[in-house]
Amino acid sequence: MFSDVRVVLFDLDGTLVDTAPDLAAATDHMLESLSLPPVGEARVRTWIGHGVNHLIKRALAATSGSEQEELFESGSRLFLDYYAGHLADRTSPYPGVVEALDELVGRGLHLGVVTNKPARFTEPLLESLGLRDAFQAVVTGDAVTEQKPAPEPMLKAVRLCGGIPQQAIMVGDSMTDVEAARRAGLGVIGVPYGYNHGDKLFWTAPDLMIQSLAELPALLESNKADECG
Ligand SMILES: O=C(O)COP(=O)(O)O
Ligand SMILES: [Mg+2]
Repeated sequence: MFSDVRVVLFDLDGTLVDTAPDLAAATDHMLESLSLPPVGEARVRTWIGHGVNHLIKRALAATSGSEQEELFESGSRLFLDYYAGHLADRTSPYPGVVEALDELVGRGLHLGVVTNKPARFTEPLLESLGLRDAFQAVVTGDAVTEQKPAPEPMLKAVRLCGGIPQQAIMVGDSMTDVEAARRAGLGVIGVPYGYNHGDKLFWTAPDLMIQSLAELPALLESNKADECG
């Protein structure tokens, strides 16, 4: 199915790392500072994947019933300042991630991250978790004109990895990843454990679902074997 793969791109939040605990802490800090009720991690999980501005807006709308620009401005300042100081307090890679990245890098594949998170959070987060060196390209939400589900970030990451879409695949946890990959002409693998928001469509949309990234190296290896045999 995935023959001759040279470039593997990964979504960040919900695919490589479970960022929800720290994003929820930043959200509740913002709400409490504005004398609004906290929303908790379970609800925050349903708002991750479209960038932090989307998350902030959803939390403010849910608790204040308003989408006032003024509230968003003070809210986002509170959120961003807090999150910048607490990026990796309780955030960690999902099981199998570190080993899978090591194995793929060892095989000479070129790896990239494509996230809607801004660079000011993405780069220090990857550094503090010891993951940054695995990636040849890190394309963040603020580095492109149009974020996922647009194809632009995928195409940019493939280019930075020195590859072509026909030899690249995307691994993600949400429909935004599937749509962006399809529109860029990439194969796509889904993981079920992230923030797919109970979206039934997501379960059948990727070319393949895997339970954890631990399955990925063997999958790419066996496809290579199929091709030779
Ligand atoms: O919502 C975000 O901030 C980023 O989400 P992503 O890493 O899944 O693209
Ligand atoms: Mg995601």
